Amino acid sequence: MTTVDIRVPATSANLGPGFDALGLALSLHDEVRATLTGERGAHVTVEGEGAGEVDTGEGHLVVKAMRMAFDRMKVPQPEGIRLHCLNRIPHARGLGSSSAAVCAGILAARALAESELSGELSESLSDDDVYALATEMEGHPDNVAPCLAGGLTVSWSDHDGLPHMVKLAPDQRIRPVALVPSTRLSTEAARGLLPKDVPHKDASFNAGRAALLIAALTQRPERGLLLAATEDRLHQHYRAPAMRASADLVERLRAVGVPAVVSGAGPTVLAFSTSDTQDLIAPEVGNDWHIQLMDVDPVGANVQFPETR
Ligand SMILES: Nc1ncnc2c1ncn2[C@@H]1O[C@H](COP(=O)(O)OP(=O)(O)OP(=O)(O)O)[C@@H](O)[C@H]1O
Ligand SMILES: N[C@@H](CCO)C(=O)O
Repeated sequence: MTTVDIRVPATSANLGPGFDALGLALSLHDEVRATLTGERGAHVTVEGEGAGEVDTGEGHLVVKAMRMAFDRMKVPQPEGIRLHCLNRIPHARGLGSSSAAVCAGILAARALAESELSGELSESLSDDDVYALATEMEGHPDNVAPCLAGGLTVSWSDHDGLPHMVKLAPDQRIRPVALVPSTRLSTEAARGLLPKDVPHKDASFNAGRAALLIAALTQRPERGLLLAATEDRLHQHYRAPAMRASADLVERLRAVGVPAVVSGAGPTVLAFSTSDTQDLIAPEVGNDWHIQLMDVDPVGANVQFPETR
């Protein structure tokens, strides 16, 4: 029986103007220990976030991702899968929990197939295949890319629908701060609030801001540039009615000069803290928010066999 350990980071997508394109890996991780067993079916134990809530059998998202990956590798589905999940990423808050679960499942399946089912494995998954399958399951690449690669990522899909990414290193003077509420909003519900079409002037506004954001995050982490670069007209205000407190907090923080955005599909708020803004955040945040000072995870998902630690 082989066991593999997977560690996957939380991620913040969009970063303001980069809807479905920009993402940042954060220093908050879920850990999954996966084992193929002779038992029938999937057996999942969960500690931390989602314990007592998520399915603990075949309907668990990590198990579903593993099954998809075994199918793609054309190996017979293993009879039994045992998982232990230590979850730190809160669910449905805009910190990429589903992307982390999907990436963990695919990476676990690949590692287990290569070590335990190698006799039946004619072709494993490449890193690009892992990225493509995780994006297919998620529906968009912006959380998956930083989850797999770490750092700051720009992701896009080509004309065949295949996702690609460029990984960048944000300037180390920038600290991401997550302001996490106890309320939840599913990505599906938040995407349902977006219009089918947007005005051309809003699209061009966001194109300029997204380009500026890459420059500001990697080379010019000045408060004024970060503030301008994190403006958005494509998603945040359409979704505000579903997360009024988040929209209000973003507005309060920006009014005192802190570059703040809705993290992913919300309702978490992400602030980019620099030496001149770090003391401005806490006074604007009430007791309803958990303030989490983060680092950028420069590495992304990690796979280890316990024996080799
Ligand atoms: N570690 C996990 N184990 C099992 N299911 C999970 C796990 N993480 C997320 N999920 C499932 O995914 C849902 C949350 O996914 P959703 O895409 O709505 O939000 P998110 O990924 O946390 O946020 P965002 O995509 O905005 O960053 C949870 O309600 C749960 O059903
Ligand atoms: N780009 C996605 C990220 C959340 O998964 C959205 O905002 O819907």
